[in-house]
Amino acid sequence: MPALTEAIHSQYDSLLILDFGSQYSHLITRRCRELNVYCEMLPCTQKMADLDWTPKGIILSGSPYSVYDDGAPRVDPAVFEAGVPVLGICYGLQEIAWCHGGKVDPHDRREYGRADVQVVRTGDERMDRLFRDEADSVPVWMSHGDQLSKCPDNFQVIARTDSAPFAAIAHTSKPIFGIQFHAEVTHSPRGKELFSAFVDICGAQRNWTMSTFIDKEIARIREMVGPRDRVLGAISGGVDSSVAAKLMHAAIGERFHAVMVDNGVLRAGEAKQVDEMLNKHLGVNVTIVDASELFLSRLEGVEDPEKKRKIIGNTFINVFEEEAAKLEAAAEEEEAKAKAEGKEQEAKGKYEFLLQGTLYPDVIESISFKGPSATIKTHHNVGGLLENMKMKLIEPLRELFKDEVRELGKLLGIPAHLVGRHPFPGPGLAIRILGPVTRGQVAILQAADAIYIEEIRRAGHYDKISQAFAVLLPVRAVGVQGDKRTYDQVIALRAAQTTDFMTATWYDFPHQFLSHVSNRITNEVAGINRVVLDISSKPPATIEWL
Ligand SMILES: Nc1ncnc2c1ncn2[C@@H]1O[C@H](COP(=O)(O)OP(=O)(O)OP(=O)(O)O)[C@@H](O)[C@H]1O
Ligand SMILES: O=c1[nH]c(=O)c2[nH+]cn([C@@H]3O[C@H](COP(=O)(O)O)[C@@H](O)[C@H]3O)c2[nH]1
Ligand SMILES: NC(=O)CC[C@H](N)C(=O)O
Ligand SMILES: [Mg+2]
Repeated sequence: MPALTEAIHSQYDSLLILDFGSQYSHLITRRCRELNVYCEMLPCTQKMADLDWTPKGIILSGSPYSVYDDGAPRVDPAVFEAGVPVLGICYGLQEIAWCHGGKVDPHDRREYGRADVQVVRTGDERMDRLFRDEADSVPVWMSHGDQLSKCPDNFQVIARTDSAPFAAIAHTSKPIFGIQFHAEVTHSPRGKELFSAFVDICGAQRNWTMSTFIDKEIARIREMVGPRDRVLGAISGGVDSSVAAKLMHAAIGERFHAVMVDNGVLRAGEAKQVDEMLNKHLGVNVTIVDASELFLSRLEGVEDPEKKRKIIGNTFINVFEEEAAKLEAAAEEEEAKAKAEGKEQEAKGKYEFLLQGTLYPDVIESISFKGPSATIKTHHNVGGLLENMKMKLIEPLRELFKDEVRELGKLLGIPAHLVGRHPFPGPGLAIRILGPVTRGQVAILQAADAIYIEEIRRAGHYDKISQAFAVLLPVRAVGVQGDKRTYDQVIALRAAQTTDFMTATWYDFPHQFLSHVSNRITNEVAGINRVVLDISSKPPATIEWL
């Protein structure tokens, strides 16, 4: 049995996904995890020799590149010598062919959208097993402009379409497969079965569940923190940090102390609510620190969204370090007092660690995988961290998706209304106020947002929406209120529906509801004379406006 501090990929049979920059890469990770197989995505530049774990199989993603481009991303040839099954998807298939002497060319009939592939049975079980559960025709989703014009030696066709004769190929003796279509998107309705067949080809055990994760993670945290050190928790009252806090509390009990920072850009009444919630529902020690003056002064005049995130990320760490020092000083004082009274008291450990509720998408979106995939936003808790911070980070949820965290929360006994809360970003209203952040702007947005969310709850929409909020736009528009001309600001209403927050659609409210909310906001919030509705999906938009 491996040591318990080992990373997750050493504790579970795991697959490796090499990301060549496709917008769908993270979906491959999700599809495998839904089959209870743990997997991790790494940049395509990953060298097998530098990997400190052994995947049970490797999947090569799609890519915006063409394999014949100068500077196209290349797979480490050792991938094909690792002795584990390999599946190439779209660009991945083309790269497999390219590396094995096949030919790839731009095609005059590009395929975007739905297609039916015809399965070709070779009669050799080793090659046919990828499509073992499929009928002769499989509906799939295509998105490619290039295609194979020559099959590499030692490979055979296992599926074709009218316009792509090499829609899937398999090596004649090694477990190497390539598919031209995107089995990872939900528009490929048989995707799950295909990944399931590949998981079996890899011989991977399907034991990645949140209930096994809890025990292993608690043991891992204990091992990491040791018998004496203490952990400070960066807790927002959001789902992620509440689940992380509950896990930490289960692991080290009273040696964990949560800190919630009022950064001046929280929603109306948030700090008070969180205080009650953490004390009452989670039984965790918590300190609420009002640092709003510090945050707002540092944000003064800043408009650039990435700068806002960085300032907030850095300032959070400054505040946490200061709090840790205060708690340590208080403990020392208490010990000195006990000693003076002749009582024996063991000295408390230092706050060596900082707990954050960072999730996998925060990491994926913040870090630019060298080469193809570009940074979208620097999440304040990943790319916005203070360099040379003193405390070491503990992020138990760093490999998990939101729906996995919610399941974990339920298993840990966190009440449903907490687990079901819409996410609220750490940089808060600062990334919903377009333009400079001032106390006045914060107050306007807080008031509009509170009305919007109150009405959403009242009308029973809350649990059907993944995330809803108001945005304060940096424009002024003319209005007429009480026969007087106004020249005021505009609120945009956003409501997104998504499972993983990586792609999203907008929620379709009844007109009646929208007109009621619009009325209330313009009547009740001074400074607003217009309300607009955001009807953009992600992509091309993102969920937040900044
Ligand atoms: N006001 C805050 N005080 C202390 N820590 C915070 C605060 N806001 C965010 N954080 C830290 O930053 C992390 C990332 O924030 P994020 O909003 O993504 O997660 P969350 O607030 O825990 O959950 P949710 O996504 O449901 O809002 C949090 O898990 C927490 O560790
Ligand atoms: O804690 C956070 N710090 C950030 O800097 C940050 N930026 C975006 N988000 C949240 O991430 C999810 C996806 O948002 P986007 O589509 O806007 O990237 C949504 O849930 C956003 O609210 C953040 N959360
Ligand atoms: N989605 C993809 O992986 C596309 C691969 C390559 N750029 C093509 O157009 O064929
Ligand atoms: Mg949050």
